Amino acid sequence: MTRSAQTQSIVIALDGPSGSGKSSTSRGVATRLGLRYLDTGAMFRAMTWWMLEHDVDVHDAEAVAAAANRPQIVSGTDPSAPTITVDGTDVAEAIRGTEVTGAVSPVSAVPEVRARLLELQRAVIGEGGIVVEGRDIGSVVWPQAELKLYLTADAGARAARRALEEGGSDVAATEASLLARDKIDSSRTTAPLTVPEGAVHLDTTPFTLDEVIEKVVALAEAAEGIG
Ligand SMILES: Nc1ncnc2c1ncn2[C@@H]1O[C@H](COP(=O)(O)OP(=O)(O)O)[C@@H](O)[C@H]1O
Ligand SMILES: Nc1ccn([C@H]2C[C@H](O)[C@@H](COP(=O)(O)OP(=O)(O)O)O2)c(=O)n1
Repeated sequence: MTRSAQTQSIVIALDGPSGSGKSSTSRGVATRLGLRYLDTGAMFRAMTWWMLEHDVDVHDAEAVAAAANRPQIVSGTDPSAPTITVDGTDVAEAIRGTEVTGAVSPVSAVPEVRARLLELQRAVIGEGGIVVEGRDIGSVVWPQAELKLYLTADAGARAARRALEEGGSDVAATEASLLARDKIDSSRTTAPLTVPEGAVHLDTTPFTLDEVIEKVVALAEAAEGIG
């Protein structure tokens, strides 16, 4: 098989808690290897944005389940310019707001939401050639991925990174918010955040983003015999 054919079919699955570096690492790795990129968290955020827009009570699992098939969510997969639309509206910015962040974990725990997005995620992955990040990629969405990674970092480091990204938000409040989300994401019954079988566990606390990207690229090259 040629180098490009191998690279084009690989699926790299990155899972882990908030702020561990999944999005930035995935985008960097996809860019380096010429792969597509899918942010599944953005899809759960888009679903949550739609629920809030349509006055669905996000803590009422039955109401959320009943509406889960209604939003039309479309994800772009260019790592240099990821896009996401809901019913044709660009929500890339709106889904990062505190309202969506505060509501996304309960919405993500609803099995009907997960089933709907699982179908969309598998359709986007298709023939592969993609880096996919989330909470259940290596365990549920694509367990057959050629390379699976579980990224972590100390809670303090994750909160400091996220607060910096948000333009100097309060680090203690950011840490409390992400730990609350991690707790719900890890304890739900359907597809909880977990270390997937066969995943390489990478603690990113002591490394710069570039160092983490370098490590993942090396693992991908070793997995596929490319490079
Ligand atoms: N290894 C790292 N060292 C320092 N900062 C990092 C590292 N990895 C990511 N970051 C920064 O931390 C923030 C959160 O990273 P992100 O990729 O969004 O995490 P996640 O997708 O896991 O929530 C971003 O501002 C990103 O640039
Ligand atoms: N595969 C996934 C991806 C995200 N989720 C849920 C749980 C997460 O708290 C939210 C938001 O995910 P996102 O990756 O955007 O979160 P952070 O960027 O890490 O703050 O979506 C999920 O349940 N399964």
